[in-house]
Amino acid sequence: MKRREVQVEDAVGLQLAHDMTRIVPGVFKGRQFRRGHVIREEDIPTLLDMGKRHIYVLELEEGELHEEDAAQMMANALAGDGLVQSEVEEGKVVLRAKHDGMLWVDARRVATMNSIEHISISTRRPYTHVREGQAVASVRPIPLVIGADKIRAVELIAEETHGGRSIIDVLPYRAQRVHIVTTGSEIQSGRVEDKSGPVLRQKLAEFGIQVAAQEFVGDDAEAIAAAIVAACEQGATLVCVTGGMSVDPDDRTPGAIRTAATEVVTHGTPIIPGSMLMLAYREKAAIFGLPGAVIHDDRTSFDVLLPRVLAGTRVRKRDIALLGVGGWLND
Ligand SMILES: Nc1nc2c(c(=O)[nH]1)N[C@H]1C(S)=C(S)[C@@H](COP(=O)(O)OP(=O)(O)OC[C@H]3O[C@@H](n4cnc5c(N)ncnc54)[C@H](O)[C@@H]3O)O[C@H]1N2
Ligand code: MOO
Repeated sequence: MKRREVQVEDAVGLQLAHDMTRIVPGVFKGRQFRRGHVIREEDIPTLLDMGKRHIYVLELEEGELHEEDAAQMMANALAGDGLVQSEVEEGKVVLRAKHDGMLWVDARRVATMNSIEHISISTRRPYTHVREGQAVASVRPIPLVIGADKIRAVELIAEETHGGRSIIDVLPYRAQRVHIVTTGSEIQSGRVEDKSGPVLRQKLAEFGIQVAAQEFVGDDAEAIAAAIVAACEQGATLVCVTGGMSVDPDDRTPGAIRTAATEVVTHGTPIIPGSMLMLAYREKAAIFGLPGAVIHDDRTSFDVLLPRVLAGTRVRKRDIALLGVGGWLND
């Protein structure tokens, strides 16, 4: 790269080699001048106010990329169909959700890319719910000019096929039919007013889902299992079984879920609150066993896992194991 520094007072008529940012703490931070802007006499005081005494005149050489082209190439390599790319600004491209859904990130490959010198890929926390238009990630090279080989390395990592999934994407939620099976003889008899229905209805409404049915079944294991099977036969794609998840003699839910399920992913999570949660499947239908904490605490293991289940990604034991680090959700 050939790079010449020119004093701003002598730069009238020259083109800026990159976007220039103005920061007035607490008031403004953003692009003041675009790359390619031809400097005018009246820009000189602004540039001096921005603390810029020189500008670059750039000439790229073979094998070098300007930050804007590099950022654009990175975005093209990483972004899936569920994302909209911003125009490149201040050397970075921001990726926004095209629709509501779950943020998918191939964390291992992003880490490999970020290990390349001067590559910066930043995402929101993976597997979380994101809304249409929300910024979910940004990609940029750190220097103004970067070796094309580094961007090529990013592209090559992205090109390895991994089940056809992109590196960063927003997966839309699948259509769901949700049934609630509420255990507890004290709830069935009316001795204690049900809190699970209202809490789950509200949590699911945030994803645009209306609960299709709720049944009160007491503490009998066979009755709980039969209610889960019946829900699946009525077309439930998700069955939430509440209560009876811990160690008392009346806690029959885990055994009932085992009876009804074709695959038990886990009974127990390394997440607090919500450590007694159970996740299982009956064929394609997901079954949650939800401990008391779900109706007591705002945020539990259920909230962590729900977007994945709604997006239709099959959750494995290993996925749950990874949640322990950072899994203490309380203040
Ligand atoms: N010795 C141990 N004690 C506890 C353990 C443990 O492993 N060892 N686990 C703790 C955890 S973690 C949780 S969470 C709680 C409760 O878990 P359960 O899912 O078994 O909760 P229940 O016994 O069914 O109910 C607790 C409490 O909440 C009331 N309840 C239940 N369902 C409803 C409902 N739908 N609406 C309103 N109220 C409801 C129920 O009447 C009980 O009073 O156990 C810890 N203890
Ligand atoms: O399962 Mo409990 O929900 O950790 O509080």
